[in-house]
Amino acid sequence: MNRQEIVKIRRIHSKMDLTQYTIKAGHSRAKKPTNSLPHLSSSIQLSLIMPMIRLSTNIKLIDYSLTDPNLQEWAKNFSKFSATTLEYPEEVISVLVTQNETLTFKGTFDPAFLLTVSSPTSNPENNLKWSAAYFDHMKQTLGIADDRGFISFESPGKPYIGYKSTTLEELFKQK
Ligand SMILES: O=C(O)c1cc2cc(O)c(O)cc2[nH]1
Repeated sequence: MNRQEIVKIRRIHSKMDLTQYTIKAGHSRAKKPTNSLPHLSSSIQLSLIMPMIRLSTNIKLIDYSLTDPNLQEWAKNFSKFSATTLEYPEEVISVLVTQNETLTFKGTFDPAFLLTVSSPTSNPENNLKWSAAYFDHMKQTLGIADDRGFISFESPGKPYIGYKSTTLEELFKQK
């Protein structure tokens, strides 16, 4: 990660609304404003903040993609798109794209998707912007309408993310 990217992440975090929401058993619950998000002082800390994006769709990209019909190429493009949308360097983004013909939506196999976006910067205001951007991307690149998908935005909090055989909370304590 270069200096420019570190400065960019610092800027994002300094602007962040630290009042976050967690979804527990179907209920939206406001968390107390917290300073738990790190004052980022090293690239090691930055590497722990890694937005994760998981997409499942019931279409075969080779048949439907309006941009790149190759699954891996489409996924790489989706990674770049996510980096731009979530305002993170691509180096700290992880994307999983799964084609699964058993995904139903409203009881049919018509083109549809389910998407989970997990990011420390998820909050109601960002989620609104991101929803518009992701639905537009799905329409533009796969032709899937905005009433044929759901997006779940998450920010589980550091004790709920495992990494290096422990959790982010423990890793941040060690910094
Ligand atoms: O502190 C949080 O709420 C937090 C950290 C973190 C890291 C990560 O890689 C995510 O995908 C989400 C997330 N939330």
